[in-house]
Amino acid sequence: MTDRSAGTADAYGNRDPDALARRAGTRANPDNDQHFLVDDRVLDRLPTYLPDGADASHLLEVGGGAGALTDRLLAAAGANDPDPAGRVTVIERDPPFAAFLREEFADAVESGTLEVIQGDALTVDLPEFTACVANLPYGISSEIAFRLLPESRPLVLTFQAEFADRMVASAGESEYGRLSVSTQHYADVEVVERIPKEAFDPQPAVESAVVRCTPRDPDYEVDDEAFFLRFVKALFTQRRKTVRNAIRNTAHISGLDRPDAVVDAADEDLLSRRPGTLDPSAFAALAALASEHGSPTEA
Ligand SMILES: C[S@@+](CC[C@H](N)C(=O)[O-])C[C@H]1O[C@@H](n2cnc3c(N)ncnc32)[C@H](O)[C@@H]1O
Repeated sequence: MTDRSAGTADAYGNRDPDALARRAGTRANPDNDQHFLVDDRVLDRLPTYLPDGADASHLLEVGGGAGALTDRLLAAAGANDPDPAGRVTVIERDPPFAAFLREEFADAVESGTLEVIQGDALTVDLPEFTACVANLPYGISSEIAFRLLPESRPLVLTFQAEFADRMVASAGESEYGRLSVSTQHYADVEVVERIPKEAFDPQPAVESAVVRCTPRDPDYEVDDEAFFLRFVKALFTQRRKTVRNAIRNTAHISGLDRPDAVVDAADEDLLSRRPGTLDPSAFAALAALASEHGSPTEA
């Protein structure tokens, strides 16, 4: 592993971000979602959170910044071995940092074990990655999570702690909502570490958390994924109502032409509950009924 922090660590083992910034020839700018991880212990742990047996032969990093995590991912993928076992692709939007990464890891780029894509992770073509480990730009947390989750790959991602708590919440908990159902539809999710603000430079306003997403095969069928997600979104706009009233009141969001027909077809047991008590399989059952009886159209 390249030691890019030589002589720049403080008493806590943290990197000196100014030294990294000088080397990148640009400063981290929080307005560009640039909160760099500077705690080496956290950086070392991130790749180890991949699920047991995960294929690390092609790791994706979203937002490479000054490369502190990229370094670890190259090692985790076995890309530094004399006979490289794997490779890493980094997507970085900011041109100076993308150029810095290419220069800093010139050997890996040259040998084909590292590709740096300069572009917006929300719009560039994603590579055929086997797993993703990233300290995400928080401004696009939701959009990038829902770009990655349908790819059915193991993900280790940092989020604002409050967002992470909502992703992993279970039915009945106060944080449980649309984000929880949509996430858990794709993956088993858990918070594996909380990261204090001091681990970043510049420090973000709030605490962060690392979420591990292990792809799952749901024990229910969803024929129309777009409708399922829209239906979940619709019902949670009326989370204090019963499911019966939520289905009726949100037809303009879910796109149901005949919400009453859905209510007539559904079990009283589901209709009398509140959306926040339904697990993803119950939402799937209701969405199937809604598809069949409610004449959904694009909302
Ligand atoms: C939170 S920093 C993480 C940097 C580095 N990986 C680390 O852990 O220190 C997020 C990085 O994502 C980049 N970024 C922000 N928005 C992006 C986008 N839409 N697509 C790709 N990269 C983005 C920022 O320039 C920044 O380098």
